[in-house]
Amino acid sequence: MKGYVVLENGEVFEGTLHGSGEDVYGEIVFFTGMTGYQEVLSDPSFKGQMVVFTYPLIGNYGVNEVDFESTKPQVDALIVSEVSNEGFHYESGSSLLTYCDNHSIPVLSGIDTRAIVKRIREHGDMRAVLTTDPTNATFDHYIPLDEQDVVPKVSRSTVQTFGSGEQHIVMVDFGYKKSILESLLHYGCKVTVVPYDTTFEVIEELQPDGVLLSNGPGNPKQLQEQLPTIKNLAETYPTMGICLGHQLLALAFGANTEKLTFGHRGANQPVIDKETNQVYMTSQNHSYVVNEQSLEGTGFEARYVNINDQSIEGLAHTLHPVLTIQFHPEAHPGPSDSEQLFLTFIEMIRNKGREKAYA
Ligand SMILES: NC(=O)CC[C@H](N)C(=O)O
Repeated sequence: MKGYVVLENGEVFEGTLHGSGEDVYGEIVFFTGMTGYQEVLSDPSFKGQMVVFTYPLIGNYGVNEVDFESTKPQVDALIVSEVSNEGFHYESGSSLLTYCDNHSIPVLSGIDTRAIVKRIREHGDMRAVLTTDPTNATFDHYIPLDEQDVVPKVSRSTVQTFGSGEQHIVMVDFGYKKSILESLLHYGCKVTVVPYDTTFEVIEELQPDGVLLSNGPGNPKQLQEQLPTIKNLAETYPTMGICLGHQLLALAFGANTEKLTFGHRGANQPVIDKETNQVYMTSQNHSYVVNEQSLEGTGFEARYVNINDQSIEGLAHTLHPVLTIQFHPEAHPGPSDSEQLFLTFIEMIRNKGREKAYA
């Protein structure tokens, strides 16, 4: 059937809709990776968003058992130029369209994705609706994603421990990607995953060696209530923050975040480590960034910077063993150039142990 995406600025794009035809609202963003649609659609950080893929052919390697980043699809909709309903890969268990259909995720194909992306780059990430009737589209009742509380929708409600490694990491789940957990397990950690609103006291009882604040969807400023706990954790344990976790640590220490006109979503964002001058190609998925001027007096210094737009990509604290990164060292999709940052975190934990031993 014919389907349309109507942007908040009034523009309409026509394509072929694969789905029930019900109106779907969300924030429209674009992703530039050539592969990785399965990871994107199951990454909880995309909750509330419809994703335009700039790569012109999506679906050609199907959907497999292993590449999901969570247990279900999280995006509101996929918008593509050409969709392949084949699965030309030996691991493929289902076609993309069949998978999306089974989970009621609409796919709009035959769209001039280049034109939409140009519009998003001019006007910014904005509200959009996928519909079969573009004449009456209105956004009056649809609250912008920035003002929605999306983390409670993707965080877990129970505490669960994985692995039995040497370092015990408590990962606070704001909508974590499975690959982060897998990386920590791969590097020999035991990981306890806790709900996003777990108190300091409950985490203390778990006796962590380190704390990891995960990625997650939405505006970090919607999580004001969590900031005192986050600060307390970072002042007590070696702490790593990834993406939303990085933004929350910055806010907790008094810095500010702001929204980029259009986010960084793709697998080839260049980032420089100012301490070593090493450049990483990184996997990214975010709308918000930490404001550099606001770092003054927080104890944080900008250690990682995006080479394309000079935005902050990570922080180091001058007093506490706290490492924060806006990009994704676990990759998936994307290059694993920066995965050794997990080892840096583990080293921070070991050093803290030594400090304690000599204290
Ligand atoms: N991947 C993430 O954790 C994203 C963080 C935040 N939701 C943003 O868009 O900036």
